[in-house]
Amino acid sequence: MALLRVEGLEKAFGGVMAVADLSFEVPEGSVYAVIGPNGAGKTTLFNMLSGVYTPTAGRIEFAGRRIDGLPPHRVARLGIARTFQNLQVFFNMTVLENVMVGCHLRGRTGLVAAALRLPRILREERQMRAWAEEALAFCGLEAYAGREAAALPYGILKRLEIARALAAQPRMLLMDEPAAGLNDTETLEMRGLIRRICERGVTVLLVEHNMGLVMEVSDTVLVLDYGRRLTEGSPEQVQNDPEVIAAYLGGEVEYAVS
Ligand SMILES: Nc1ncnc2c1ncn2[C@@H]1O[C@H](COP(=O)(O)OP(=O)(O)OP(=O)(O)O)[C@@H](O)[C@H]1O
Repeated sequence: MALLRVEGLEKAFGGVMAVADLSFEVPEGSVYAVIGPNGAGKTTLFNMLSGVYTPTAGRIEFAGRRIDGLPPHRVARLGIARTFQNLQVFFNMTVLENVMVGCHLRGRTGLVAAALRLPRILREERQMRAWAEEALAFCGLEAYAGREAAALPYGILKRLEIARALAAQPRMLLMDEPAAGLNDTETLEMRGLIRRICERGVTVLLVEHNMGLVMEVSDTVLVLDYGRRLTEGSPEQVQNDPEVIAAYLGGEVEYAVS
């Protein structure tokens, strides 16, 4: 069953066609990677999927419902969460507070009800705290819950972003370069975390430049070039595709799959 279905998607910026006639399906419960050289259209695609950009043409269906053109908060409420290429952390908040921001996407409380501290609100707050604590533990961050984000290393903050996204209880997580800036040990941990997110039942859509990670963690890989689909297949198929090797000038895809 496809959780996400993209059909004839297009985004033009003036004369630049950032994404062109793009169609693909992401099966529920899989890790699906989108790769391509710089400028291939990956970030533009993520921005359309998460409601930041309205496509110039085409359609996006999530869980059988059309979502293209919806604003980001509506897309988030339908169950698509996202992490960013550049950290989007509130540095003056604690780790737990940062993660609770993610839960509020799921909350239904209005400002007046919250101010009156109605029993329903207190229940909702307890629920959010529980979700946040669970997401922190899932990402191995429980020891950092009370620490201020500003004092923490980059690798921990990358995981914090993932915990915040998971705390919103999404059905799909869009991960934009989760391994960027990580060292080898942290990248290995990230690989384990991505697999566990998938095992938890959250479908993962991954944009990543680290080909080793992509090939080890993904079920399916979609290759973009100049906004268009070059090919799609298993990691093995994609690595051996002459067109893919040419697009990368034979460089980045040369490594073994373990
Ligand atoms: N807001 C914008 N205005 C004009 N052109 C844009 C805009 N965003 C992206 N583009 C252009 O669209 C194309 C695709 O860019 P995009 O950032 O989506 O690629 P990418 O695959 O994410 O690249 P990278 O791997 O470097 O992050 C590029 O030619 C880029 O210059």
